[in-house]
Amino acid sequence: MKRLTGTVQEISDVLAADYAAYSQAQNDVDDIVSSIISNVRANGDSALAEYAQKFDGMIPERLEVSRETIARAFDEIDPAVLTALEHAKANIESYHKHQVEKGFVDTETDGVVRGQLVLPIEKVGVYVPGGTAAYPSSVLMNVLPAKIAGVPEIYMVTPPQVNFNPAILVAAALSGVTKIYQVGGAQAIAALAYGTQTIPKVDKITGPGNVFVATAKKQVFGQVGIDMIAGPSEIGVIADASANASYVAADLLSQAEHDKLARAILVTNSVALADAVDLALSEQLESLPRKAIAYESIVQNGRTIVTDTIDDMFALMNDIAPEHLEIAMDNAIEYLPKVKHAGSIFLGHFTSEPIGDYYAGTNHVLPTSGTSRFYSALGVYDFVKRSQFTYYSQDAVAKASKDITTLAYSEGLEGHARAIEIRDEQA
Ligand SMILES: NC(=O)c1ccc[n+]([C@@H]2O[C@H](COP(=O)([O-])OP(=O)(O)OC[C@H]3O[C@@H](n4cnc5c(N)ncnc54)[C@H](O)[C@@H]3O)[C@@H](O)[C@H]2O)c1
Ligand SMILES: N[C@H](CO)Cc1c[nH]c[nH+]1
Ligand SMILES: [Zn+2]
Repeated sequence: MKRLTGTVQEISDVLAADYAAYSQAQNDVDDIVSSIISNVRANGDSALAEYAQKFDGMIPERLEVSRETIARAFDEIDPAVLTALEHAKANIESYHKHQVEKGFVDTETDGVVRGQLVLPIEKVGVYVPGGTAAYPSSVLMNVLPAKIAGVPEIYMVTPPQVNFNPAILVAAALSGVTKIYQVGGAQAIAALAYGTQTIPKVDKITGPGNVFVATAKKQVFGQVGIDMIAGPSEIGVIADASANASYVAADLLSQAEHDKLARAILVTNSVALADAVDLALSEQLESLPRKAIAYESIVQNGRTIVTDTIDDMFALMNDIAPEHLEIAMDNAIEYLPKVKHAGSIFLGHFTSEPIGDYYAGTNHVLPTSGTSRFYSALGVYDFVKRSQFTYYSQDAVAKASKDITTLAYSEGLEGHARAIEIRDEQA
């Protein structure tokens, strides 16, 4: 991996330049995506067929996956995969149940009731990636929190396949998807945002995807809600001399193999570890089935940062704000307070990132490209919204009217003042 050394400021400047170059390359993607969205808005299902042919090499016979196809998937699925999906489902549910938020009612002031309702979003569209790999785990990660939140209509979209990996369809049925449509990429996001003849317009779109999917979600935000920017995967590893170089290399590759645009970054205070990880990366890459993708990711976007102190390691990693952060150090939990920005944190030499991708129950739909500074992991909270409510008795209005009208007049909004006065006069 390309190695960066120097002061925190010098390394930070190089990372900023890297990021600027990456963003520049995104301009083309922005244009492609906006033209796809316009075409889907104008032409609905026929635009979806055009893009299916162009990007996925096939036009599905029907957009909606039939009940028969889903039922057949239960016959076809490897029983070991079904069992593992069921275990993962139980872990995801038990973790996400902690996120359920209750409303409240406040009656502390005489004649006044104030409160907040927590209401599920009605129609949600979930994106499940399927370009170069199948992601049944992402079905569970999207849908189970939505179910726990009480979302009544959940529409899943995923790129068309000649033969679906049965685990995708089984995961959808196990977790309670309403309908599945075979459409991927930016066109799927546009279809969910605007609706087509077949696909319903939803209120919010969640889920991860490649750069086209992530850009499309950014562009339709406002027309619909979105969860976050969950684009090409990223892993940041903070490791000291206590780390096992082979483990670190394996974890970096676990995310590099997702996408040639994936980013794997090691920050260490040990030159010996950095050298050993580089060696382990070359060895492990040789036999990796997705070597071509992982190699491009590591060569283009991989970085090894060597710095002096533990505080510098955390300062630089906070600057990067990675999707996943591993702390490969003895007593890793003691360093948790040093983390300011990361989507999901993995502590210690044995907590490899794929534990979170598949099994621990924490969510793997996570913010990328530095957006963990302001976005969180997908959760039950993404599938609800809050409505406030207020009740004032006639007496309570009388008591408050002076303050309210004073503020209204101070804003030059006499109509507001009159709406209070008209009630106060009658008290
Ligand atoms: N951040 C997260 O939480 C998270 C979680 C899981 C996966 N991921 C990421 O999801 C992505 C999965 O990517 P994928 O490609 O396998 O599947 P995908 O479903 O995201 O994308 C495939 C679709 O991209 C579109 N596409 C491909 N090339 C195109 C082009 N040149 N122009 C326009 N559209 C094009 C096609 O419509 C295709 O169906 C990876 O980047 C992975 O890292 C992220
Ligand atoms: N690492 C991905 C999130 O960036 C999630 C995933 C699903 N399957 C395997 N990995
Ligand atoms: Zn992964």
